[in-house]
Amino acid sequence: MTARNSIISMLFVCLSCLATMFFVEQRWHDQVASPLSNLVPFISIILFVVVIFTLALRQALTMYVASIIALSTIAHFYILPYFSEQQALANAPLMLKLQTEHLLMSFIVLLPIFGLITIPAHRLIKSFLYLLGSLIAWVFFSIVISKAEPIVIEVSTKVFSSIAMHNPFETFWFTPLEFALICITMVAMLVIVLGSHKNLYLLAIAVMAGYVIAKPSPVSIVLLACLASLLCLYSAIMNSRNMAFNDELTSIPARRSMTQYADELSRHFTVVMIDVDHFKRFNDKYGHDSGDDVLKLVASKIAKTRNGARAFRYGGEEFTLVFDGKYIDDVRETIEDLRVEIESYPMAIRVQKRSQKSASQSRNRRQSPLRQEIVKVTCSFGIAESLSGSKDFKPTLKRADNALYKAKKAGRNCVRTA
Ligand SMILES: Nc1nc2c(ncn2[C@@H]2O[C@H](COP(=O)(O)OP(=O)(O)OP(=O)(O)O)[C@@H](O)[C@H]2O)c(=O)[nH]1
Repeated sequence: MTARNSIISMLFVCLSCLATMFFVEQRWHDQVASPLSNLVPFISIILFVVVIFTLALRQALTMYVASIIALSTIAHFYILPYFSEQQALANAPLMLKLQTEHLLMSFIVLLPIFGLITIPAHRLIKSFLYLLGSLIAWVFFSIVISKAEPIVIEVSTKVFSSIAMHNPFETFWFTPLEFALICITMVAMLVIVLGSHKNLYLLAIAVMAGYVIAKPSPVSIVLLACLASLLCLYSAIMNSRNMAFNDELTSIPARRSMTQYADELSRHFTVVMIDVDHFKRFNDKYGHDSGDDVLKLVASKIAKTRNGARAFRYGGEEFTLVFDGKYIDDVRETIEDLRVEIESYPMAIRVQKRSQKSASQSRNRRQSPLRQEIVKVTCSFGIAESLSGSKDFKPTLKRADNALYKAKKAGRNCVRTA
């Protein structure tokens, strides 16, 4: 999935989650207590399943999201009412008014920070630290908000009246302090989104949590728990699916995806095997990291092939293109264009500057500076089309591989057919 696609789909998820929450909130607001309270055990089971799933799938951040939502639900329905009752019975002034909204707020403020920092620890320890951080922040926010909020409200009222304006916070969903915290969170979230689109679903959960802070009620908390659990589960499944089906280095589909795609092909298809020329020599000269950069660049060029092509990393420095419903003659020109495009593209790679004088310096490569170098890379191509009436993929792939061997023998940087 491209960054643009995932941003669009996450916006869709955000909006539809908010719309659902808004709709249910409006419809069920008067009958909240009984029907939705009955859902709590059900939600706890969902959350439990999510935590188990995420544990199995090794994602500390998803596990943290699931546990904090589970905790808020439990706190909202069981712990906080119990404490309020006890304190009311004891006739004691509430020393610290812990609220579910504050727990959720600590969660949405810390979420982007956790997304940005890397803790070199086991995922279990990591998610425990995330959880601990949120709980400390919960108490902290509760103190800050209960102490500072009246002052901030007073100041904002004075400021607006001094400039003869109506104080918008009087009718706004959020108080000024909450609004400031949510703005900070959103900026940090944007940093995450711009840095990596992989954690976008967390943004959707944070937006929903924002809604719950604005309109805390059993309905919105139950909905947040349900929707966030489903999103966490979905993201965990998608991530593990991506890990299995996409190549980690080049981000294009891996060989496993090709095997799956082979089952969906029609009777006529064409397979192209592609191999980077003299790649071992390249690795030896510029280092493995620069070799990886080249593979990424070549993969990005191959992935852009038009004419209905599907690109896969076959393994190592080999790639495969599959054209469903096409014959060799339909794709010959496309492949020749791709060969020329790769050959003529000046690839900028980061190369470690190695000192020729000092052997000890060259051994310590981490300290030597990086410089950019423009390199030319070429690839060899072998094309084969399916034999008439045969849907079998493997023999066609084998013939494409034989054609690739012919291209290598013919001097590389050329296209040969089976
Ligand atoms: N950097 C990097 N190198 C890889 C990767 N996978 C395989 N290689 C290297 O790719 C090289 C492949 O070399 P060969 O199969 O001998 O072929 P070649 O040097 O490309 O030569 P020809 O195919 O004959 O043109 C090996 O040195 C592998 O170590 C990878 O993911 N990253």
